[in-house]
Amino acid sequence: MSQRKRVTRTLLEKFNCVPVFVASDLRRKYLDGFCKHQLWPLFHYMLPIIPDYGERFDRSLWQAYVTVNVMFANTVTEVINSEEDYVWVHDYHLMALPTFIRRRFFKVKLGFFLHTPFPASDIYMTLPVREEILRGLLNADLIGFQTFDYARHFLSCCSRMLGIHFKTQRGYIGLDYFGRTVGIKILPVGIHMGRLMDTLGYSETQAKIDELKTQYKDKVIILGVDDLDIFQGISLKLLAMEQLLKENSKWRGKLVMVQIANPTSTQEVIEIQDEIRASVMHINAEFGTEEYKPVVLIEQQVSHIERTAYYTVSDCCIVTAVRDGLNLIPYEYTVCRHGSGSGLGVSGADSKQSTLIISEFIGCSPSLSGAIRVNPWNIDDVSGAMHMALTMPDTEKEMRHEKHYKYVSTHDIAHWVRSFMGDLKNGTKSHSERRCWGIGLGFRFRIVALDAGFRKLSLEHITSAYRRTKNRLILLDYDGTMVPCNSIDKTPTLEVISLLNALCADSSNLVFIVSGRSRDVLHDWFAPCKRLGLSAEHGFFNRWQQDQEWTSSMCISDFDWKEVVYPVLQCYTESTDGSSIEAKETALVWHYQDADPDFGSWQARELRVHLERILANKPAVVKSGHCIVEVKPQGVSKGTVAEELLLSQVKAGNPPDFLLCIGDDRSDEDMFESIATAVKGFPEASLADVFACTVGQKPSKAKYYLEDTVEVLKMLHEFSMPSLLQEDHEWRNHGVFSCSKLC
Ligand SMILES: O=P(O)(O)OC[C@H]1O[C@H](O[C@H]2O[C@H](CO)[C@@H](O)[C@H](O)[C@H]2O)[C@H](O)[C@@H](O)[C@@H]1O
Repeated sequence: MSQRKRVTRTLLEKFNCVPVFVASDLRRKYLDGFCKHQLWPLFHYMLPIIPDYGERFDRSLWQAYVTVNVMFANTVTEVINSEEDYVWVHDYHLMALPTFIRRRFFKVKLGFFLHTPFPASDIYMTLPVREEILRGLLNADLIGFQTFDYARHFLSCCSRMLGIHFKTQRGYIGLDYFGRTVGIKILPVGIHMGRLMDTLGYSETQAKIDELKTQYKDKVIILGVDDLDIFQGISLKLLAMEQLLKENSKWRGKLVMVQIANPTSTQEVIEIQDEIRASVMHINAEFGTEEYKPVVLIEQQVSHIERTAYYTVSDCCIVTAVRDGLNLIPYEYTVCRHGSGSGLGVSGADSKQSTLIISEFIGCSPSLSGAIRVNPWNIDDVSGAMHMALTMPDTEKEMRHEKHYKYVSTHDIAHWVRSFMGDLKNGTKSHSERRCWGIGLGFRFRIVALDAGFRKLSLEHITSAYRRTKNRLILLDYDGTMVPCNSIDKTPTLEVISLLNALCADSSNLVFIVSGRSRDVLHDWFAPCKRLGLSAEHGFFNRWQQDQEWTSSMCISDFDWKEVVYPVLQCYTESTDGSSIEAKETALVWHYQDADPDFGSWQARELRVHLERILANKPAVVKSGHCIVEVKPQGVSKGTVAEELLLSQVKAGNPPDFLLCIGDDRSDEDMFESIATAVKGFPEASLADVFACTVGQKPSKAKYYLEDTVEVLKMLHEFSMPSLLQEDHEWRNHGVFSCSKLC
């Protein structure tokens, strides 16, 4: 039997595992190349400015990364029961895997957990395949991070690079990604309590503990356990030890730092090793004697039993990593110090106590609130922390220990798995009922998931309804519906004007632009559209066609609230670079489209709360829209306009047999809602065909959606075809638009 077969069989029989075999050349490129030399340093916040420290981007290594991720996807495909099983992908080695799995199983229940840090967005954004990786992760249903900071960085990347913003609900964070909610989970990994307790109980462990107690009799031990890599900050720790001995002679001859440095395979190891060895020699020469070595450096792999014994006898454990995601050393130390009985340590303390000094930059730092947290770069700070830990009263050591032990023992690995899986199960509960289909090529692949009642508006369906009906009401939002939100020039294009004119030319149509824009702007923009109805400032002003007057059904004259609101908006504008105020006749709008996206949303949230507080007793409301916060009179909404237009037709005994209402933003949701209510309220109106349609896929009160403004125009073009052929020769003769351009 070949070695591969033997390994496969053993893994299956003993661990219920299926391996993925990666040939050595591919593995070198994938693991040593892309994972270790490109992703790993970058995810630890290191830019490859000097090629020796972090390799420059090499596309062939990325290709190897993708190949191996595909191999994992193939193996998963072979073993999975996609309807029942949950798939949980781990760590930065497999960030493209969710895309490949999702491609094959649209409804698979898929989680991902990142064990490393996730860097700040300005670091992450330097990665040439930044979007591919983000989109890969977003194909999971739940993405886990060790700390809030890492999650915050990821969310910031999604908002800056993909324009996807998170929402929070009842303590949970989620990102809307094409109809799916991708959950964000923040939970540091725990330790395996059972395994550690077993090791503590072994007689070999006790023998080693006894041996160490004899070896370090009457000494105080401060312990460091680190991998030998550039981020562990061992040299910084040694500098702090040197300073402590220099400034506090009482520790000379008494304090020993045992530093276990697990060998690793990175290129930089030799350089770090030389520095550490030189530092240890220097401290030992300066402060040591024949019998006393202040620093004991252990540079070989230490067994689990030995490490457990070292933890047990050490008075303090210190981690000074400059960046580290998953670091379980402080947790293991705490549990070993709790031990199974008395007689801990070599310095005579019998009670359960421990002291921890930990870097602010490691994943478990936020969860260990009783630890002395340090900035490892500040040598004074670290040496001061060592002194504090060693001189702390026993009662305080006990209290801090108790606090940590309670946390570590209840937040163990089993708790971590339960909690993650619980959220994954909850978040994927309705997967089977949803209608899903895949779109996008390569890494742009994603699933579009829709609730049972929500569907894409079929061009064929609506066009056939349009053709067979004779009395149509068409309500069109403007920004984000007729022109893309991100276009600089929002003036209607000739194509839009032409389409609107073609629709208005049909006497069976009543067409209205229902917008938040001011009446002056709408008047100027739509000057070529004589028969187009305009509804400005969310329906405050309405004009049925160009030769008629603007009217308002609102009897509102109290705009005093503007005097209170304006100074507040000014304040936010001054403090938010790129933001501006728009003063309309009836409303005030704070725009932040040109501000930093994160800061803008952050300020907008704050502004809303601020405004809602000061407007509590005023006749005005605060509404959010695409990059805007708007204050407008109470009772003014696009919903009211839609209802009024519909009602006026019903009252005239002319109820529409075709109703299309389309818009992209939150203000348009009011239209969808009031149409749904109105239709139910007028059964006599016999509205045969009602099409409430949102632009872009998102939770909506509309029943239908179209992807973008291009699809909206394409649909209007279909409607206007007969009119165009008959009546609008002028545009066609001037070649303003052609069929091929629109289709
Ligand atoms: O409710 P709508 O009809 O969609 O109108 C909402 C607002 O539209 C305008 O703002 C939009 O365009 C701005 C300039 O391009 C852009 O900065 C903003 O993000 C968009 O929302 C208008 O200026 C507002 O008064 C309307 O309320």
